[in-house]
Amino acid sequence: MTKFAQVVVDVPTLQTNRPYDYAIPAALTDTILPGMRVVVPFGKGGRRVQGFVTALTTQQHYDGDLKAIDTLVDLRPALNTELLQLSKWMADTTYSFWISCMQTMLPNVMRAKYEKAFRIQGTIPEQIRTEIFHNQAELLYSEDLSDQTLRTLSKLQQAGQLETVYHVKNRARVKTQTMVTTVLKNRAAFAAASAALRKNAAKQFELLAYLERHPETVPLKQAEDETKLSRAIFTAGAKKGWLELSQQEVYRDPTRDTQIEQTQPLQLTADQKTAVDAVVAASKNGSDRTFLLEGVTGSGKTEVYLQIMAAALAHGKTALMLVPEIALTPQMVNRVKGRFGDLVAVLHSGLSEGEKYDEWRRIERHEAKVVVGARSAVFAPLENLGVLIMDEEHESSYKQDESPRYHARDVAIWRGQYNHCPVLLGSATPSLESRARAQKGVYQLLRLPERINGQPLPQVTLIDMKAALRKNKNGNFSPQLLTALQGRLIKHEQSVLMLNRRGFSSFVMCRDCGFVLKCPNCDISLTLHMDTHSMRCHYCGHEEPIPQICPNCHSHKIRYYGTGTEKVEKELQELLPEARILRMDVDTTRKKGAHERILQQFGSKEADILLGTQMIAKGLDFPDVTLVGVINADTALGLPDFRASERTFQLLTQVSGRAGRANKEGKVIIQTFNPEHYAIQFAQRQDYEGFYRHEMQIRHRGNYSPYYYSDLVQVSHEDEGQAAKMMFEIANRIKPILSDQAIILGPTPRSIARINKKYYYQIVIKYKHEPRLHAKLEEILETTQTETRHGFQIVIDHEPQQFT
Ligand SMILES: Nc1ncnc2c1ncn2[C@@H]1O[C@H](COP(=O)(O)OP(=O)(O)OP(=O)(O)O)[C@@H](O)[C@H]1O
Ligand SMILES: [Zn+2]
Ligand SMILES: [Zn+2]
Repeated sequence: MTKFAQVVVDVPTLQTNRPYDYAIPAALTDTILPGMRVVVPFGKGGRRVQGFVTALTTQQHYDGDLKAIDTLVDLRPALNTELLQLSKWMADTTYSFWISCMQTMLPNVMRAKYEKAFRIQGTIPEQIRTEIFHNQAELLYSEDLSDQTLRTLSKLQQAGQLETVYHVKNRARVKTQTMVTTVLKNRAAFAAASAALRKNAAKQFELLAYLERHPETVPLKQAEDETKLSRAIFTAGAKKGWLELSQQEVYRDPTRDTQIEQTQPLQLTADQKTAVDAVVAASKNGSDRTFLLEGVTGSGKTEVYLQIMAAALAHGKTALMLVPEIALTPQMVNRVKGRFGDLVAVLHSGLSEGEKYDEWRRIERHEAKVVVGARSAVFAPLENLGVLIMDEEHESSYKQDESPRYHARDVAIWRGQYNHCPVLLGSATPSLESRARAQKGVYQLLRLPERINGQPLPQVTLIDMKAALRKNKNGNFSPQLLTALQGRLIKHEQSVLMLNRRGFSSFVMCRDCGFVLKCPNCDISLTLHMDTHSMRCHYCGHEEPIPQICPNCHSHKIRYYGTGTEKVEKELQELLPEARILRMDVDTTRKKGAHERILQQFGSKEADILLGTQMIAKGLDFPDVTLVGVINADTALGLPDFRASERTFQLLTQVSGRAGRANKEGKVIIQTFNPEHYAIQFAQRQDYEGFYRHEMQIRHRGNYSPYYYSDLVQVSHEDEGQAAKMMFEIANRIKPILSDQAIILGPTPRSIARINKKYYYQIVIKYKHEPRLHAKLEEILETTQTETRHGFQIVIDHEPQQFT
């Protein structure tokens, strides 16, 4: 008999980062299962928190009086056995709280919300009971309560007449619709019902006639529309026993309004077939091998994914496909839905919380067997996985940059091992880490070296902007790029223009005194946002009006610097008045469905030029695009990050790949201030293998990834001296356990030292093999965490993606 449950509570601190024992009330013993969410009392003062049952036991580990579980939140486990195990592994490897890992796996609406209330305990003055508590036993805390009321309540609480209680609220709502089912079964029953009516009850006769024509269950809404009868008539019919009204669950379908054409598998090329066969064989054999598919842009990687997933389904398995958020275009979703129809569930940030919850439940109930989604979709509760696919595997957005700092690639590989199925990583420009693993045989390399259309990769021309700028002072467009754009307009072909926004901002500067408007909380300049007409801090969200005069010298010559897409669009429109331009950036895609609409307009040739940020670089497949222009190739090259070259190369290669994908030849023009830089040179030749070999030498010399692992330890505090001191102490605790092969960089202030009023200091530990490091870092995390009371915060990030 199970009597006790181990519960990890929703209190993310180190002290509580372990399961607590709870007694199981007799009423729940038959239903409770690991992975279910429960509400339990925790700590003092009637506080109620949500928690996850991690195990059931017959023995009590803690001796003392056990508290009992209040209620079950779920009727079936929210986390299945696999995900429960995965959450534990994640917590251990990412230096994060177990509870945070479990919550990360679930749709947002399933996260608990807490309500605070005052409950009457003793006798309170009659006036307060009637006027404040409205004769109820409890009063919900709200911000609307006046200060005076709060003071009164606080006094009563101190006198022991009130207590504060917490309620756990479940926000997950199932959407339902009312259904009409005819109860009358045959002619005779209808005749009897009619006979009992008064002659002038016209509407009731109409209802009977409708019910007789519709023996099936129909939505009430539909029945109302078809009969034009009011709801009251249906309710009356229910009272008379003619029909039954019931609630039926409905899904919020994010793609309800789009018609998706069914597609058939294409005849594979020889290279595609080799790739498909290798992964399908592994899937059938239950092998958990990881494959790396290195296929040039336009080589037909998506078709490879689709056919591998189809094979998994044919064997009664399920399939998961991850795509970076920005590449999760309607185009990609439609391709997968076009092949697998209703078996597909889609998970991405564009969905409402309700839609995500519904998609999640469709997966959980085995109604969806294929999942396409962005990073967190790696936790989709698919069972019996036959393959996991990760498209654009080099994308840094697969690593979550807040706790839990997991990399979706590592999670996918873990799930592959658990499910005994292969993992396929695909990219035209694989990360150096993955490519190096393929070199060593840890992953199996599969290649698609040629484009599907048999055409060569587009020809790339570099334009030296140093020279161009000498001729034309302020312009963003070189004469070559402009001429090429004009040429496409004449031929009615399309162009894609990319403005590289990484490492780049539009800030306001005074032309008289050089004053730059900075965030009052952080150390960085505020960014101009034309859509909201304000200056905003990208780190802390601080917002203020655009200054009209310089706060420093009162000059009126305070202007913004740098190039936003909006400004480029204006300039381009002046240069090419007849061109129809679509702009795609964070500002124009903020509204739901806007992204989709812009791409659809471009696809149906309602525009000649698609101008956008990085978000246009990936996955787009438009046959009439014959020109790709990159306005500024090198803004990211100067970032203090050893991956700057890799990121630049990847971005340029990806965006170049948008040109000439069908039967027309493509051309690419890249404007750069560093035409000799090797990343730009290799991108010009779209020579991934060449770049890989060159960059590996540089990484080798600098002791960087993939030759070395790195762990970042960062401490923050409001007082700069305290932050630095703590960082030095930590470094000194780590040093003794490291071998002489390991390297510690720092302590140094972060490149942006102050963010949101806090100072950041960090060290980076670079190492090949340090068996004692992990435990040491866990220990440091634990001991430092108790210092949070004194305003310290610590972050440990294994293999950070950003070093700034
Ligand atoms: N075997 C095939 N026969 C005919 N057409 C194909 C075949 N495989 C793929 N295609 C078509 O080739 C085009 C390019 O394929 P896809 O978009 O999958 O390339 P990709 O490798 O994913 O490129 P990128 O990395 O640039 O996104 C698509 O329009 C696709 O429908
Ligand atoms: Zn700020
Ligand atoms: Zn000034």
